[in-house]
Amino acid sequence: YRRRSEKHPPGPRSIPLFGNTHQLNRPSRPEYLASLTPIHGDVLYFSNPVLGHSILALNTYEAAHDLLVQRASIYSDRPHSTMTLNIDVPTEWIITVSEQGDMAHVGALVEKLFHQHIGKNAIRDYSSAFEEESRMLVHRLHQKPDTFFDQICLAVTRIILGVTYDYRSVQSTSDPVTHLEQAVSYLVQSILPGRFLINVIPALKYLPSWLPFLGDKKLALAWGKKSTKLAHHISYSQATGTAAPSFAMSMLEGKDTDDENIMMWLCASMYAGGAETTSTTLKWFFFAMMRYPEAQHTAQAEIDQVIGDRLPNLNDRDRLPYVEALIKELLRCFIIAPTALPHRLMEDDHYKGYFIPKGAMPNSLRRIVSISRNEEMYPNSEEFRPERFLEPSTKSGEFPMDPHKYVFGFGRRVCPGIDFADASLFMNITTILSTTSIAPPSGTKGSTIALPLSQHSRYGGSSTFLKAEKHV
Ligand code: HEM
Repeated sequence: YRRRSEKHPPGPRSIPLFGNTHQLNRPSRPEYLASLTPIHGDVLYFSNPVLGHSILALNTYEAAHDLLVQRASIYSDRPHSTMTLNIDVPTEWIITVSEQGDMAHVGALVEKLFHQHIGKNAIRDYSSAFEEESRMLVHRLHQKPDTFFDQICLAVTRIILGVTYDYRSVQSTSDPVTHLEQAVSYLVQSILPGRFLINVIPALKYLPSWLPFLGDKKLALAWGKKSTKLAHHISYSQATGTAAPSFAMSMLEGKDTDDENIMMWLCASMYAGGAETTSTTLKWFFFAMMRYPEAQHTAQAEIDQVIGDRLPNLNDRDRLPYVEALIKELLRCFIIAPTALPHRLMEDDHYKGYFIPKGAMPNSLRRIVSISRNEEMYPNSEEFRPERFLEPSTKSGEFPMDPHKYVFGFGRRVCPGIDFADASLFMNITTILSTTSIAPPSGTKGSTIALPLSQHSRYGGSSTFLKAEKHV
C-alpha cells in the first residue's frame, strides 16, 4: 500500500496494469528518450507494475553522481538477464553482468585484481607492449591502408590477449580471435533493460521457440551457437600463454582465488570489456581525422615540435596537451557506450521527493550522451573541437568537465579498464599521428563524408559507426 501511494519520478503515460516499460522496446530508443526529456525532466521513470520491472533513465551528471556514486552501496548490482543465460554465453563471459548479491566476493576480486593489474600504476609495466603494438599497427597500416578496420581490431586484440595471457600468436586479421567482438556485442544487447520480453518474463524460456511471440528465444539460440564457437578461441589462447608474466599467470600464482572459473571470468572480462570499446574508439578517431583535418594538423604540429624525429612513448603524455585534448574530445563526441551497462537498485530509495522501488534499473539510458551534449558545459557541443578542453568554457569560467568522468560509467561498477584504455588510445593515436596522414580515400573529396557530426555521433555505439561507415 505504501509503495502504491508514493510518487515515482515522472515519465510517459502508462497503460493500466502493464505500465510503460514496453515503450522502450524500439530501435529508436535514444531519440524517443530525448523527446521525453523536455516534457518530463532529467530523471525519467518507466514501470511495469504487474511484473515489478522498472527502469530509471538518468540524464544529468548530477543525478547519475547522486545515485550511482554517492549511494553506490545500493546502486551497484547488475540486473539478472534471462536472455544472457539463455544464449548460452559461456560462463567465462558473465562476470560483467554478475549480480552483486551472490557474487559479492567476485565483485571484490574484480576491484582488487583489475586495479592491481591494469590500474594506473600497473600500466607502466606494459608500456613497451603498448609502444611495440602501436608501431606494428602503423607498419601494417602503411602496407595496407584500406584494411584499417581489420588492422585496428588486430592491434587491440593483440595487446589485450598479450597482457591477459601473454598470448601473442595472433598474426593476421583472418585469425577468428580478432572477431570475438561479435560475441561481446550479443552479450551487451542481451542485458539491455526492456530490450527483450524474455528478460521481463523469464518463464517464457520454458515455452517452445516456434510460438509466434517467442522470437527472443529463437534469437537467443541462434546467438548462443555463434558466441560459443567464438569463445573457444579464448580457451585456446589461455592454454598456450603460460610462461611469461601476464594477468592470468599472476592470478594462477597469487593467493586471491583458486577457483579456476573465476579466473577464467576475470580474464575473459578483459577482452569482453576492452576489445570492442577500444577498437571502436580508434575507428572513430580515423573518422574524426578525415572529417576534421585541421585538428589532425594541429596535433601533428604539436607532436613534431615536442618529440621531433623519434617515435612517441608513454612518458611524452604530459608534454602533449593538444593530443590529450583531442582524446578527450574523441571520447566526448563519439560515445561508444551511450547507455553503459545497467545497474540494479538493491533496496527501496527516495530521490528528490520521489520513490524508487528496489529492483529498479538506473540504467544509463541516454545519460552519457545527454551529459556530453550539455550546452552550458560544452558550448556548440555538436562540434568536434579539442581546443575546448584547453580554455575555460565561456559561460561558467571553468574548464569543461573531463569526459573520462562519465564515459566510463559511475560508482563501484565504473570501468576498471579506464587507465588501460587511456594508455592504449594515447599510444596508438600519437604513433599514428606522428607517422601517418589520414585522408579520405584518394579519388574522393572530403565532402563525400556527408553526414554532419550530429546525425551519426549523437548516439554513438558501434552499430551507429557502421551506418556512418557506409556513407564514408
Ligand atoms: C574506450 C574504452 C572503454 C570504454 C568507453 C569503456 C566503458 C565502460 C562502461 C561505460 C562500463 C560500465 C560501467 C558502469 O556500469 O557504470 C564498463 C565496464 C567494464 N569495462 Fe570498460 N570501457 C573501455 C575499455 C575497457 C578496457 C580496455 C577494459 C579491460 C582491459 C575494460 C573492462 C571493463 C570491465 C571488466 C567492465 C565491467 C565492470 C563491472 O561490471 O564491475 N573496459 N566499461
